[in-house]
Amino acid sequence: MVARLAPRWCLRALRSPLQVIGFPSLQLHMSGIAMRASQEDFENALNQVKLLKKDPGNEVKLKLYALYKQATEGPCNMPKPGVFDFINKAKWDAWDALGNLPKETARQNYVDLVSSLSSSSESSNQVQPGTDRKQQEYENLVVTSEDGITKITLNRPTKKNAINTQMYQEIILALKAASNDDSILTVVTGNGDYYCSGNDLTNFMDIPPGGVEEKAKQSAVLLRDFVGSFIDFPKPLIAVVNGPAMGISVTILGLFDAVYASDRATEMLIFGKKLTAGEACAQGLVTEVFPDSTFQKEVWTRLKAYSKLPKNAMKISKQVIRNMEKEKLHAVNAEESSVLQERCLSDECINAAVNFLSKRAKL
Ligand SMILES: CCCCC/C=C/CC(=O)SCCNC(=O)CCNC(=O)[C@H](O)C(C)(C)COP(=O)(O)OP(=O)(O)OC[C@H]1O[C@@H](n2cnc3c(N)ncnc32)[C@H](O)[C@@H]1OP(=O)(O)O
Repeated sequence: MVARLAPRWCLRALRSPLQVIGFPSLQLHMSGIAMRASQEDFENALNQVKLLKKDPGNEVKLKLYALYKQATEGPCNMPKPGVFDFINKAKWDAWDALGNLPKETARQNYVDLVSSLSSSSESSNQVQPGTDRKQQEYENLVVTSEDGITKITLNRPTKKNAINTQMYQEIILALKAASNDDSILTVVTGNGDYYCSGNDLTNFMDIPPGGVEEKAKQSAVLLRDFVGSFIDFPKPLIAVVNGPAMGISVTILGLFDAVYASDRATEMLIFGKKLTAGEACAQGLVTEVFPDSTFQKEVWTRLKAYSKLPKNAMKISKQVIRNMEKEKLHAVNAEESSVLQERCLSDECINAAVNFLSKRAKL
């Protein structure tokens, strides 16, 4: 049933996870000055931030930091941190970008931002009556099971489905759950115009107390577990590549049993080079390409037909094929993860992260 990709490709596909291709700009969205926040409102907001149930992410934390500094100290007049001090430089850039924004406006914007974070964190914790409980378990994924198919949808469309640290962990959990559920096939797809823009490049900003060495170690462990969960996945696994795919989302395609791509997936960025879906198909990375206008209809009709095939026969076939190469795949994965740990600390990687942070901070 499922077209298996050549083992050689699987091994090749696991290489070069650290390509950093480009960086978007950070945009601060300031609300108007409809009301003036009092000092008391501001202090309440400072306390509310500590009570947020979910981490708002680095980008929002940068906005909060900049607004706090502007509200309490006024325009940035600190010396610019050195180019390798990229955390402090990102903070400095975010604060400096506020220019001469009055302290009162910064205070109001801080209060508004915290209030919007508090309400979205409350609403995301509410279980909607009648909805599948499983859908509530993930911040960055939507997981549904219907007609023998478990569908894992990458769900950060405003960030082009970039994979942040939490999302890596959620994907690992969702694959684990899908391997034990009643479904016959598991599908990974993206919400919005992108399939996935790869590793969330702000992941590099979140440095733990142990410093960059600790960060590199954590990233290597996470990458190994993430890729390992695709290697070990026991059932037929299908990628429905609904749009452009980049970085790590491309390199793991070789571990899927079939990859269906829309002809809109014209930016399969791999090894720093853009491939169209057709070219990726010619290379064996994509199983079949469909016109975008009929992509969803054709692919889902086909997947629903596959889901009626004998469940155990498909699962056993997949396992027999995968078991032949599993040990090698894990060995390559371990090797690459350890290379990633070293490369995270290289000048090339640090420079790429510095570029990313500085470009994002330009308004
Ligand atoms: C555990 C660690 C393992 C590490 C393994 C390593 C893996 C290798 C990789 O995957 S490296 C990452 C490769 N990907 C990129 O370099 C993509 C960077 N993004 C872009 O080049 C562009 O954003 C784009 C081409 C994907 C889309 O461009 P467009 O102009 O259409 O849209 P925007 O740039 O405005 O993007 C919309 C918002 O999405 C955010 N965003 C997009 N991609 C990422 C990303 N990879 N990381 C973080 N954020 C991303 C972007 O910042 C915009 O957000 P904003 O609206 O809040 O500014």
